[in-house]
Amino acid sequence: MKDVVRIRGLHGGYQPDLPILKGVDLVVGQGEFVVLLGPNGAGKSTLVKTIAGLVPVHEGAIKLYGEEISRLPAHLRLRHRLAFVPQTENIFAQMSIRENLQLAAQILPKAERAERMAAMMETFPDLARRPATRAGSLSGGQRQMLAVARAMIVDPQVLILDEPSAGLSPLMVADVFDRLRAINQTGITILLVEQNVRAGLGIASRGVILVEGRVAHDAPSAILANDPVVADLYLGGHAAAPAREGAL
Ligand SMILES: Nc1ncnc2c1ncn2[C@@H]1O[C@H](COP(=O)(O)OP(=O)(O)OP(=O)(O)O)[C@@H](O)[C@H]1O
Repeated sequence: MKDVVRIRGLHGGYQPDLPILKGVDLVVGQGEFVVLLGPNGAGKSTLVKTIAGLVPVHEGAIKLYGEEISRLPAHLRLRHRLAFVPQTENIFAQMSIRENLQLAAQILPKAERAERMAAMMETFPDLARRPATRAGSLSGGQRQMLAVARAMIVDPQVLILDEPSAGLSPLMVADVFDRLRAINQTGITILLVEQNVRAGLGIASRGVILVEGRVAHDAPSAILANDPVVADLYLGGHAAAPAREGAL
């Protein structure tokens, strides 16, 4: 599998003398769906913001398709290759759905805008049904869909999302996750930060658990979900019981 993101010995944080990431190693392959888990304050948001270019790197490397990007400004990383949906709501409440998308499309060459707008309307049919609706009047789930659509307008190869489920009802989370699954099935690589361990392992094929600024566990979701150590630490001790030999 081709590497999309390759992070080696990454140290970083908001201030030079206060590292939050303390030697992160992580490789994400083409088409993977990886969930980033871990306790509060572990550095999950900081890691994805660092990949997106919003938090400085102190030491180490971040490669995107083999190219070192850790010193590139955010707008050069985000264009075309990497889309980032931050935790803070990334829409303009007073504007319509269409206007929100049109504004996001400004980053593209004029000739590409109409085609990408049409592609987003196809990917997000709920938004396409009412393009004139004010974004602020949408449900939390729909607003999150719009934030994802805005990020995806650049036709990215990698989509990184910082807790898109925050503040959503379980039904809305299921809707957003369904959409993410469909996006991943088109070949787009996804790195998702998620608080809810079970939900995260339920949607992603691989889980990476960050603890105190380092990767503590990195394994297929099915293995993490059934690992008694992980269960004790992060799932309240509720791993599926190991299969016993001879059990019916
Ligand atoms: N803008 C900021 N300036 C300075 N420190 C920050 C900033 N944002 C976060 N931090 C600190 O960085 C550390 C890691 O925070 P981060 O938000 O990355 O963790 P997290 O794993 O995403 O946690 P949570 O699940 O609670 O969102 C925390 O100690 C936090 O206080």
